[in-house]
Amino acid sequence: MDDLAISVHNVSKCFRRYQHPTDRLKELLFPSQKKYAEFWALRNVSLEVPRGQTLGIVGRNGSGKSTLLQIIVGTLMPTSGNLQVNGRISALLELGSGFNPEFTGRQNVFFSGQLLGLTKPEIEERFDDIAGFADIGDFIDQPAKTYSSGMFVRLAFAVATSVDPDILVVDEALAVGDEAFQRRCFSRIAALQSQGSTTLFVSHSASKVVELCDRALLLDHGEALLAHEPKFTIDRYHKLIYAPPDRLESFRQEIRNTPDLPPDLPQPLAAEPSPSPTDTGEGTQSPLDEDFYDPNLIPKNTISYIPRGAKILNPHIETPAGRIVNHLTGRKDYVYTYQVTFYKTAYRVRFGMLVKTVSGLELGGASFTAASQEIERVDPNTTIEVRFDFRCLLNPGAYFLNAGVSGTVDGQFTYLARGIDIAMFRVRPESDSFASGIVDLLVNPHLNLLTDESVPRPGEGFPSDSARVESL
Ligand SMILES: Nc1ncnc2c1ncn2[C@@H]1O[C@H](COP(=O)(O)OP(=O)(O)OP(=O)(O)O)[C@@H](O)[C@H]1O
Repeated sequence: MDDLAISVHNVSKCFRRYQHPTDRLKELLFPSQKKYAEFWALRNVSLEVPRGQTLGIVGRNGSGKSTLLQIIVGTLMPTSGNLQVNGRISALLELGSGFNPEFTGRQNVFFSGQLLGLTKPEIEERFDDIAGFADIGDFIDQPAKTYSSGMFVRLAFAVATSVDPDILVVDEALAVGDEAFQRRCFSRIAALQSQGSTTLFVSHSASKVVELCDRALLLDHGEALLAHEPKFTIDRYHKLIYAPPDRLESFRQEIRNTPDLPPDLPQPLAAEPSPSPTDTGEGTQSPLDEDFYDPNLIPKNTISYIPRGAKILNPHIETPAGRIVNHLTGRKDYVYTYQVTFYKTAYRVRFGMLVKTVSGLELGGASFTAASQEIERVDPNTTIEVRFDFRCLLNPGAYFLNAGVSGTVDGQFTYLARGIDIAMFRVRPESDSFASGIVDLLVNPHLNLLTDESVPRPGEGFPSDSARVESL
């Protein structure tokens, strides 16, 4: 248990639901008459989170995510089961929970900080840092009831992360802040991660879970269906969300039967494509100095959704001259193409594509969303070829492709066919490239040798271009 920050064993939570508010009173007066219906928000959930790991929790609305977090944080008691939490826990659950609306922001910082175990002098020492991070200006001395939802989250996050928590629990609240603030929050979470904090992170954002988490838990109707490598879990979660009603139970069972990834192995599955974005493709690289096709380079984790009126065929990448390739050269032009065969009449048909990294980070894509790009009607037994021209502005590594076609069939607008990781490709390393990261920003570096006079002295601005005297 020493290595575990959180251990949850067979935890269940049953809520009592009353049809009418007065039913509670009636039950108090006549204890023998039960007026409630039982609702099991969690059923036999078990979970282990090692110290220093970040666990994402995903699931539809009402699947039990907040209930589980509240039990871990200690604001709800489980109906049965037990759990152990090791270390100081700091939570950002419901918006502004823990804040007194009558207190000013400053008073709330001291109030919450003390609840989180800090002494008054410790809070005083950190106050400027907290107020600076929250960046709500003079509102810090206004009552919290005058705050916008964004201000609440800013201050709550600043306090929650200022106490150096052993365990940080964040429930979607960050979605309220603007993008710049979210970015700052995620940097702070990353800093806490690097200091060894354990994090629980509930989010509906697949890319955030894939980016931030070591593992992800899929909750469904209060049941822990799967705990696995984040992208693996997210893919199954999406499959579940988009499952046709008659296949839902069999999908659920399939996911239930998938073995969990043990908590101490936060590595991608052996069966998953495992190269990193900077992987050079050892063993599969052609000696030829040009694009080529490697028949062994095929995704091992393709998920095809149950087709609803159409089928996606033959997804691949071509050069503009029509040669099929899956080892590409950076900065060159290619075509991602697939065919769609329709077997039902479909209306308002749209096509889409997406490129992702090995970890599932969505890099970019396109979809025919404007009405002018839709096809008004497609008859059965029609096959359409879809072609997306693109320039490969990616650095060496392995990448995955999605394909999707949506439209209205049988009166319902839905995905008609969809393939996740339906094809993959590598971008070949180039010996003279200096680019780093994932996306090739076409950076063009220059070096200039500056004379003594053109070097700025403290307090002066940067030298203008005219001050540069010699190009290297
Ligand atoms: N105090 C309560 N009394 C009765 N039912 C409750 C109570 N709290 C939660 N529930 C029910 O338990 C289920 C799980 O709720 P919970 O808030 O944990 O789900 P969630 O996955 O966090 O949902 P969301 O994504 O919408 O936040 C829901 O059906 C909810 O209505």
